[in-house]
Amino acid sequence: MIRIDRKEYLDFLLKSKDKQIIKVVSGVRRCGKSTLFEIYKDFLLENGVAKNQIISINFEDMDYEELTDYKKLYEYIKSKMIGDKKNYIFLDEIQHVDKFEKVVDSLFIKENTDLYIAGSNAYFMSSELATLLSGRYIELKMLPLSFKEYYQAKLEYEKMEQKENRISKTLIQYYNEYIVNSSFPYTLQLDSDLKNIHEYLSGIYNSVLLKDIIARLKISDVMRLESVVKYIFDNIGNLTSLSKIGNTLTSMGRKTDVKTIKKYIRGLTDSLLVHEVSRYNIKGKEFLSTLSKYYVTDLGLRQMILGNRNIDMGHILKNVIYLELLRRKGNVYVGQFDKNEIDFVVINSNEIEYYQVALTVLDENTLKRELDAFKNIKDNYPKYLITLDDVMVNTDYDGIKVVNALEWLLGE
Ligand SMILES: Nc1ncnc2c1ncn2[C@@H]1O[C@H](COP(=O)(O)OP(=O)(O)OP(=O)(O)O)[C@@H](O)[C@H]1O
Repeated sequence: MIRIDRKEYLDFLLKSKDKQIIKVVSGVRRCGKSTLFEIYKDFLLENGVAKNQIISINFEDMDYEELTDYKKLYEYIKSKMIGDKKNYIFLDEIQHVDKFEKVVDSLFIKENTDLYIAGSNAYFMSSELATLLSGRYIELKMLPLSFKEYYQAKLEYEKMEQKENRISKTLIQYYNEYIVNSSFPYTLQLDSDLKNIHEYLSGIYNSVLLKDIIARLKISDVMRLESVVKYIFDNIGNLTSLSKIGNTLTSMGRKTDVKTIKKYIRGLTDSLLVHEVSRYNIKGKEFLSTLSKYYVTDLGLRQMILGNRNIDMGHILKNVIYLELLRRKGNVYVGQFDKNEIDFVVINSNEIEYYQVALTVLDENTLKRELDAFKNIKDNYPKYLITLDDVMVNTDYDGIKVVNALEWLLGE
């Protein structure tokens, strides 16, 4: 089995190593949080940290079941700590420990600890917890594999298997595979066998739905929740109003009010299966609270739920670009300038970047339409038009740079 090194995430942990701050790793189930901890621990061991300086507990492991009592947990950790050196403490799936923040708080104030905690988002980084830990943590929001990670790992797998008569694939073929298969790391071992991949994805989907959403929000009408999931999956990249979802469900014979839709969507976004992207008024420089767009964490899962009937390559490309912007920059919004919409605006401190995404702009009218989206924005911040075309790329139209999506995805 190949271990994908998740370099960006590893760098994030390394940068904050030994700093007096709690490292929190959150992310959808099975995106690779525990494996990242394993990779990081190996790095520590290879770089002068002794084995007894590492205390590691995974609360989904039966061996540690007793330690889900927070007092016992604290006593256990204290008994393992060594006095004269740094103790690297890893608490994985910590949401299983009731009142775990008390333990985290007590360990945090000790000078010889470096604390790492991970959990699936739904329970774990609830707003109450974020408040409890406020000012004392940094969060790494992990996602499944990016296209670059997928592509590089896939090349390695194929090299390792040394398949005879292997037909070398083009980059676009890998991309097409990436958006249909899955970005969950384990699925790479399933050799693009869609039946097996869907079986694996069903397991993730069911446990997120049942454990993270239905149980937590005490939802009794599972079919209604699944209808909302389908609606959101079907409408990635479309401006979506809660009342429209409600009306659609009601017209299907499932009378549903806006409050219920709001609760279900909150469940979906908390579990990180779905991301909500709100709008930013570029002209008025204000964030808008109505009409958001939604994108999914894993396109393979979307494909499994919707079936083949809904291959919408333009919106799928926007979804891939959105996730990559989230990875690289954080703070991604849908831009609005009067009636014009910009697919993505990235806002960090006072730095802004604008992105428009289109499958192809080879047709003159399409190119004009896409460029026109920028026409009212008179500032000098970077503006990009990302497309799958491989001609015309790196052309500059009045400050708007046309970029090839795959080249961009494989870049830094
Ligand atoms: N970096 C990686 N390289 C190769 N395979 C990986 C990597 N990360 C994860 N995997 C595969 O995906 C599976 C799930 O990963 P992992 O248990 O680390 O996820 P997780 O986010 O901790 O999941 P959960 O929240 O459900 O506990 C692993 O068993 C492994 O097969």
